[in-house]
Amino acid sequence: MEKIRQTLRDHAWARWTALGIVAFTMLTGYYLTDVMAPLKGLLEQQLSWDSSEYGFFTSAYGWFNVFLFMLIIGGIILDKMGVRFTGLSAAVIMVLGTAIKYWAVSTHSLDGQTWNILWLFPMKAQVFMAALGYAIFGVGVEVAGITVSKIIVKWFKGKELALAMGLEMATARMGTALALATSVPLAKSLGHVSKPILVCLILLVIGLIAFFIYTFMDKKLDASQAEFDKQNNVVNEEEEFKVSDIFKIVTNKGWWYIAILCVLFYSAVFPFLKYAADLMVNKFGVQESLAGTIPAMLPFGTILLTPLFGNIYDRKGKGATIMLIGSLLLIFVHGMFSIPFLNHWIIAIILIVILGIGFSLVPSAMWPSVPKIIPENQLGTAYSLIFWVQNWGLMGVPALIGWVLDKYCVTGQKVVEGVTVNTYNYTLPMLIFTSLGVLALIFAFLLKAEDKKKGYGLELPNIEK
Ligand SMILES: NCCCC[C@H](N)C(=O)NCC(=O)O
Repeated sequence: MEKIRQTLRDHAWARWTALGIVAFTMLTGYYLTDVMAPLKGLLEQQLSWDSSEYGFFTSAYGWFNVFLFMLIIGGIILDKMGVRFTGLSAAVIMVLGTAIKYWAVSTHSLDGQTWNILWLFPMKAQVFMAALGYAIFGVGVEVAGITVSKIIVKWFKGKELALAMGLEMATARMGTALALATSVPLAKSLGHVSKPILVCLILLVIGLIAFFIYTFMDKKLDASQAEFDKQNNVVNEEEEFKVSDIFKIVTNKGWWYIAILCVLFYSAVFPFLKYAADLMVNKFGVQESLAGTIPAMLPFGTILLTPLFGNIYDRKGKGATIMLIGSLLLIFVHGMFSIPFLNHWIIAIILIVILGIGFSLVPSAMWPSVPKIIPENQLGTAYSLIFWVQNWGLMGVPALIGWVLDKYCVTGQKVVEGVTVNTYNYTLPMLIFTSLGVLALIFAFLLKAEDKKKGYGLELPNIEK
């Protein structure tokens, strides 16, 4: 009998279709993640939120992931239960969290109410409920992220892994770019700051349906792999994941360097994006309705560059070096943003473009490097632990910046559409972001040295000849 020589993943059309579907689900998640970023000013005007409340709400993204270990639990569930169950659950959680957030921002039933959170500190009920919805959504989108990473490894290992991961990130970042570019126009044309969230909610439901369709492809892939193994007498020697494997992951120095580089680097990018529109208004004098468009260039740039750098990593290698260069660019950009007299909007555009290059280099090499350090059966947990470490930064840094702005950076007040709002000096926040970049660079060096010592192959191509 003729042996089966191929599995479903050996058909290019099948693996790229699978990638397209799951990447779309991530796009919808990234859209919601950043949809409020350009609305900081409108939230101040329409709902009277101040910078600390905005920072509190934004930091909620990581609450459950970090304090309730939801991300780590999600990673273990992923390694135990597989990508179909975990991915579908994550997509449902995203929809649920967003529905709560939309209700909180659109309802009048919470007006004027203040609650004591954990019996300790008072918070506007509306801000708290919006944050709660965002925190639930944060669990869904992060677990979806690790699930999709594992799905890509499943289909693309030994093939165009970094290119595929780069394309997935590029698609997801289209969601970020859309959020930054469309949320103010949507809020203004539809008449309320809550309306862009409603648009996201509809998109997230479509993303959930897309993932449901993907599960059928995933089943087919598993069946074709099982048939291939049977016909070719392949014994699957991969061990099942055990909870004790967590110990193996966290005692791996190379894994720690990636995790720390990740938290430092991403904390200087995603939280920066949450304030970038406000920075454009306050430092560069950009009109509020256009302020989101300059930061939106960052994700747009990464859409082209992340797959390009991924392709270079697949074919030529140099993963550790790519991360080093990306960290250097990050320091340069935030350092320049912190210089007070560099305040022409053209400079802002140039810096955002350079940041886009840095933000393409590091992720394009970081995520495909993890399978070189960690075995596939532990990958879900390894990614989730990296995301967990990263979420401390995604949660803590926006709250820190919001607090720093209110405490040290208020320069005065102005009236926008009849409402008085604060004006800010962004030098100190930008110096904080620069310091994160410097620390990231140190860990990129340590990772490169560790790779040389342990021979992980981070500088080698991903495509097997
Ligand atoms: N604005 C989305 C935040 C996603 C964070 C996620 N943990 C992550 O790092 N994803 C990989 C990426 O580069 O987006």
